[in-house]
Amino acid sequence: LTSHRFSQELSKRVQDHLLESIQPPGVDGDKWQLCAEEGKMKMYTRELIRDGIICDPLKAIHKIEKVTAREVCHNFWLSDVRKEWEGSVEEFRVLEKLDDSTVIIYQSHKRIWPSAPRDCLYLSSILKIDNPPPTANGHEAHDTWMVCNFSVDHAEANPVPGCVRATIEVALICQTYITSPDDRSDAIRDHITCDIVYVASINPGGLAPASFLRPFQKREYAKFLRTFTTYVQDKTKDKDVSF
Ligand SMILES: O=S(=O)(CCO)c1ccc(-c2ccc(C3CCCC3)c([C@@H]3C[C@@H]3c3ccccn3)c2)cc1
Repeated sequence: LTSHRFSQELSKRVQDHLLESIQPPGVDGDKWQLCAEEGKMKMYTRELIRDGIICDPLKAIHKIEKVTAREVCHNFWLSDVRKEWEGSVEEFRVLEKLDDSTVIIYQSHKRIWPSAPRDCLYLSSILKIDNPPPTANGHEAHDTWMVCNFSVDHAEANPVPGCVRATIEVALICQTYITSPDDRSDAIRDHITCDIVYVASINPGGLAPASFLRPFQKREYAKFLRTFTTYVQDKTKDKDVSF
């Protein structure tokens, strides 16, 4: 397994996400506040201000049926389909492919009045987790996949002029579990469910009005989770299941 210059940092972040992020809120004693609920999706946040900038971490727990952890993570990680579900991104470039499951991305986001437009430069890696822990909803996991996105530097960013650099630390942790075939249908897709934990800390980089940013990001996270999960269910519904 060849390594790359970010291998060490990546595996450290993956370990941290497996220790902390996968924990359901309330277990890890952190002061997560439930901030939104939509169907089976629950969003929690904590108030965090760094150098006067709002960096509230978000933890979303979700569950979607008839898709596998691999299908959800693959559609989240694949650059070619990013524009099909990511509505807030304007420019999107793959700067470097570090290996078959790790790329470095530059992306700019649509400007949100009255703030300056933001861009992000981050490493994105997809990996299957061996010996899966139980899911956040306490189910026995059939398998566990993760996408880990975190900000890095890169010489060829060639940023869109006028953008303020936002920094991100994101993980999408997905676990498939098999429900008992009680409804007699022999289609395996009817018997799988995916438990999802999405954690994101976005530092907007420059001053953005607190009164505006908090509700805006909350709305954006809910919209992003709804759009993305619907996209994966639509895309996979007529396909063979891929674990
Ligand atoms: O999960 S990912 O890795 C998926 C890859 O795209 C990821 C998610 C979101 C961002 C992000 C970074 C910065 C900002 C800026 C704009 C002004 C202030 C924050 C935003 C804007 C707000 C909208 C947004 C927020 C949350 C979720 C989706 N949208 C989003 C980046 C990566």
